[in-house]
Amino acid sequence: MRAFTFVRRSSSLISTGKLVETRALVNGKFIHFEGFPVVNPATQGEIAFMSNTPLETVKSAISAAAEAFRDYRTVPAQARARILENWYRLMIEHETDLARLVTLENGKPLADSLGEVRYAASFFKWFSEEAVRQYGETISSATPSNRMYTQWQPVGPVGIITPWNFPLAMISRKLAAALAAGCTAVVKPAAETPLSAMAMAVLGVEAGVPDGVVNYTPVGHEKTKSVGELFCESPDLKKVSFTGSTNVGKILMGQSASTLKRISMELGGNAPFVVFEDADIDKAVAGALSCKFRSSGQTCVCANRLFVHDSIYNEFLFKLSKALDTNTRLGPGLDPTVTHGPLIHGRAISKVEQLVEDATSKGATVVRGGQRRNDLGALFYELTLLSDVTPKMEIFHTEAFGPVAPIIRFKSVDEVMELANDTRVGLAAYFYTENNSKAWTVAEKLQAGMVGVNTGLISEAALPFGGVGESGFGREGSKYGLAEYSDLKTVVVGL
Ligand SMILES: NC(=O)c1ccc[n+]([C@@H]2O[C@H](COP(=O)([O-])OP(=O)(O)OC[C@H]3O[C@@H](n4cnc5c(N)ncnc54)[C@H](O)[C@@H]3O)[C@@H](O)[C@H]2O)c1
Ligand SMILES: O=CCCC(=O)O
Repeated sequence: MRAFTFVRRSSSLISTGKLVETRALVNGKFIHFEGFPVVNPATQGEIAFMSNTPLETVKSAISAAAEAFRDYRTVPAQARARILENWYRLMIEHETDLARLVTLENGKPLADSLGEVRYAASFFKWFSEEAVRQYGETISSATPSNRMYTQWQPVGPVGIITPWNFPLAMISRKLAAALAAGCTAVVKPAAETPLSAMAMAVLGVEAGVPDGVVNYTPVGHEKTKSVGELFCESPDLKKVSFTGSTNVGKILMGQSASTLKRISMELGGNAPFVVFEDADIDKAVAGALSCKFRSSGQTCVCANRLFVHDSIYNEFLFKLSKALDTNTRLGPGLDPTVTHGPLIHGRAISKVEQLVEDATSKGATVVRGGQRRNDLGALFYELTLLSDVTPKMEIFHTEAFGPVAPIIRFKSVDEVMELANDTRVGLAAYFYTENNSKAWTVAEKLQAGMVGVNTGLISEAALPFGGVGESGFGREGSKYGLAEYSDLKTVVVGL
């Protein structure tokens, strides 16, 4: 029996009912369980009940992935590539429906959701091309009668845990690489956004993913901790790949010690965005708008602290405020005129509110926004600019994950480098300058996994995505992504 859902009935929203899947996928079969509610953050209305997979079934999914790995690891890379290419094509074919599902459960505006669908699909395309380009080497041996060569082999079945902020792309960035390398997988999507994940699962089956190769086990919040333990402690899963907060990443890393599991961690950020006095200010304003406020500030690579040189501070602030007034509209993401949607849940909006209160109590000034917009719904917060922010304020050290730009004044390169690097989570960093030699040296000095120079948007499938320090380890996407799901084996042949 399928759960009765609002989205399924609403044919004007989703053109094909087949993408609304509320069941778990285990060993090629969709299975219904008692559900947990999925909520539209714009209205707080329930839009579906998603099967809450029992832990015993999650264990079965792990066993199915382990069983399927025996055959899937021997499937030629060219055949794996064809499945990934099919999956890419199907996602693009269904991009409008997928985008609507993302907007319904995540809240981001339709244009952003469409961008996410294409971004997510691009990882299937990218890794369909990478799958066939994993080369080994021959190595000279010191022993005259020996010959050595290396080959890449799939790590094995992988557990994948992802957040709600990119409900499709954070899964596909891992899954496409895993499948290309010859691994099988069990995916636990975020409890806030399982509908998009399951829609992608439906298309995976249609693309030709063999039974058991990819399993999806959505669970409600109360079971996430137990699934994390199961994944980390299972001897059948050979790797856990996690995207989410640094706190949860640390928990999973601790749990993985018992099986010495391979792990990839894509964790939180606290990105500096530096505007030097020799920057093209208009370009920097446009970059700040997209980099800070994309998805209402809910991306891990969003600018979290804006450092602006003293000599252009007022001009930058004035222009950014004007750009926000002119170019943005807050509201429900399904309205095509809306540019910025709600926050994901009550905890997220309370955190933003508390950070703004703390900053203003310590001397920051609200230049724009600074309030909830209850007239739009309980989770809407104005796009906010805070001036005169200092390192004494909590917002300087905390990933806000919301639509608040704290703006900090600086006077010299040395001073701003010290401030920018004053964080343990080095995921992304950005700066604007028209001075070529400054561009080279600052890019080298910033302690981050990814640096944008004169751009606030860096993400694409070809980018080696990942951070340094407590932002995690491992690189996703790019030519390095496949190695995260592969073991390097060396064969020594005696003549
Ligand atoms: N570096 C990256 O690529 C990247 C990408 C997106 C988001 N993020 C980070 O994710 C965070 C926002 O997402 P969030 O609030 O959903 O993060 P979160 O860590 O709370 O949740 C992420 C996932 O982990 C699960 N989870 C939560 N507690 C768990 C536990 N004890 N054991 C096992 N699983 C558990 C959740 O259900 C969800 O699926 C931000 O810090 C953001 O920077 C990082
Ligand atoms: O939120 C983190 C991922 C964002 C991205 O891949 O651009």
